[in-house]
Parts: sequence; structure tokens; C-alpha cells
Amino acid sequence: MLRQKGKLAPITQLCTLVSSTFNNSFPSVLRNPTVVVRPIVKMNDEDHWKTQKEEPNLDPIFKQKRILRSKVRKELKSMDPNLKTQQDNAIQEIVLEAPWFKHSKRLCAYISCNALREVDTLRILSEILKTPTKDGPLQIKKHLYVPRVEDKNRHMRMLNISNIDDLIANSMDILEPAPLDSHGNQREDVMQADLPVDLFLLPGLAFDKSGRRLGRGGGYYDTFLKNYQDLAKEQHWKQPLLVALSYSLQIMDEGVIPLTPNDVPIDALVCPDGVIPISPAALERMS
Ligand SMILES: Nc1nc2c(c(=O)[nH]1)N(C=O)[C@@H](CNc1ccc(C(=O)N[C@@H](CCC(=O)O)C(=O)O)cc1)CN2
Ligand SMILES: Nc1ncnc2c1ncn2[C@@H]1O[C@H](COP(=O)(O)OP(=O)(O)OP(=O)(O)O)[C@@H](O)[C@H]1O
Repeated sequence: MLRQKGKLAPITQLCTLVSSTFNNSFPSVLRNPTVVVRPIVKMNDEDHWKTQKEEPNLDPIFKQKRILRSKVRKELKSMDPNLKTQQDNAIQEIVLEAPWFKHSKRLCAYISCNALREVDTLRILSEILKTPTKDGPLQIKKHLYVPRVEDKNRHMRMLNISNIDDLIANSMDILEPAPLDSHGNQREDVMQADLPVDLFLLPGLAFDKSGRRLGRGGGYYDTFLKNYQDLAKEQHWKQPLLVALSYSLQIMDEGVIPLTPNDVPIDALVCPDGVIPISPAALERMS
């Protein structure tokens, strides 16, 4: 189902991606990525002037991303463990109590990794996987899909799990599902599912209040989210809500996070102080 392959999309594709990704419903800071495109003018065979566009040089922006990643990684490493636990609990509490979470039936969420100092998702995952009690309020069991890295070329799948014990550590020490479940059946890949995902809970290193998200540099999530959004469009499904979980120190001032054309903006942020809805969809579904 991967529709985008190759290293960098050609400039025509980049422009399409930029304009489709950063559509008019997002704040202007998101619609104006820090990509400089230098046009060059060249004669064609018929001696007509023709404007061609050069591939933008994104190297300096990727370098800025690497610098910011190192800075945030360092700050996360020196975060006081008590403060970390306090913020993990606050963020998970906010998600667990939120109507937009309670009403979500089909979710994609990351399995938090302690070594990466990610916002803990264990309580949220347990809640999603819980079988609703018979005598409790009318509840339907939620479906959970979690990431599995397939190769180093930005290929990640989201596979269905029904039990937290279904996971094994990968080479990066992140827990992920095996392709087959304990009965030897292929796990359902969310890209092959018949029904849409309502909610994505996303990891990352840094975020801002205009929807920018800095990942770990693998391009796994941006590639996956672009493919999923294309699928949802094709199927005429409502787009899923993209919600990132963030410690306070991971929230940057606007303009600090460098932006490249493939970055997919998030709809909302959950931090220890509460929910920050960003996109119109988030304002509608989360307020
Ligand atoms: N919990 C979790 N699962 C996830 C992700 C994630 O960010 N968090 N991913 C999101 O893409 C994918 C895996 N991608 C990853 C990319 C880099 C590193 C990592 O260990 N990075 C080191 C630096 C390595 C280096 O610079 O060479 C680090 O960030 O400290 C881990 C996972 C899929 N699963
Ligand atoms: N949809 C896509 N198509 C092609 N290349 C992509 C796509 N998304 C990201 N990439 C590439 O992946 C690499 C990593 O991108 P970037 O540094 O923005 O990742 P990130 O946002 O930190 O990571 P992630 O998306 O995994 O959270 C870059 O070379 C980028 O161009």
C-alpha cells in the first residue's frame, strides 16, 4: 500500500504535498514551510523561455532538525524521574477521561519505550485492550493497532493486537507485534482494514502549538500518516484525529521546529496542562 517510494519527491510532488498537507485550514505558520525553492530559467528546444524548478536543498533544514533532536534528547535524559512520572500520569489521565478518547473505537497508538524517554502509554493501552464489563455502561470493545518497523526505508506497518503480552522487543528495544498472532494467523494490517481509524496517539521529540511535530528522524510516521490519509481520502472516510503526547519541555515556541515538505501536521497535543486543539477538526471534536 506504500504509494510513495524513493528518497525525495520531485519538486512538483513536493509542491503538491506541501499544498495538500498544509491546507488552508491550518495556521499560516504551517502553510509556509521553511523550504526555499530557487527557480532557474532555461531555453527549451523551440527557443522559448521556460521556467524550470530545481530540487530544493533540504540539507540545512535536516541539519537543524538533527541539532534540535540532540538538544531535546539531552533535556529528556536529565528530566527528574518524579516529574516524569507525574507528567506521565497527568497526560494519561487526560486522555483516559476525554470523550474523544472514550468515543474512539479504532485506534493506532505507540508502545512507549522507557529508554527513549517517551510519554508513557501503558495505562492507555491497557484501557484500550480491556474487555468492557457486561454490567457497565454500553461499551463496544476498542480495536488497537501498534507500530511494527519492517525495514530501514521508512516502512512501518500498524498491526492489530488484542493483548499487551503479544509484543516482543525489536533491535531498537521497542516492543512490537510479530506478524503472526499466537494462533499462527496474520495480524490485521490497518491499511487493509475495512473500517477507518478514529484516533492516532503519536510519539515524537518536539512539538509546537501550530501543529509541527519533530520525530526521531526515521520518517516512519510521516510516511505512514501520508499513506493513511491518502487511503482515508480514497475510501471517503473521515480523517483520523492525530494527537501527540508531550512532556512540557517538548513544547517549542512557534518557528523553532524546522519544517520539511513531508512533515504531516498534528491535530492536537496532550501535555500535562491539558489538551491543545490545533486544527479545525480538533477544535470540533475535542472542545
Ligand atoms: N515507541 C515508539 N515506537 C516506534 C517509534 C517511536 O518513535 N516510538 N517510531 C517512530 O518512528 C518507529 C521506530 N523508529 C525509531 C527511530 C529511531 C529510534 C531511536 O532509537 N533513535 C535514537 C537515536 C538513534 C540515532 O541517532 O542513531 C534516539 O532517538 O535516541 C527508535 C525508533 C516505530 N515505532
Ligand atoms: N511521505 C514521505 N515520502 C518520502 N519521504 C519521506 C516521507 N516522509 C518522510 N520522508 C523522509 O524521511 C526522512 C526523515 O524525515 P524527518 O527528519 O522529517 O523525520 P521525522 O519527522 O523526524 O520522523 P518520523 O516521521 O518517523 O516521526 C527524510 O529524508 C524525509 O524526507
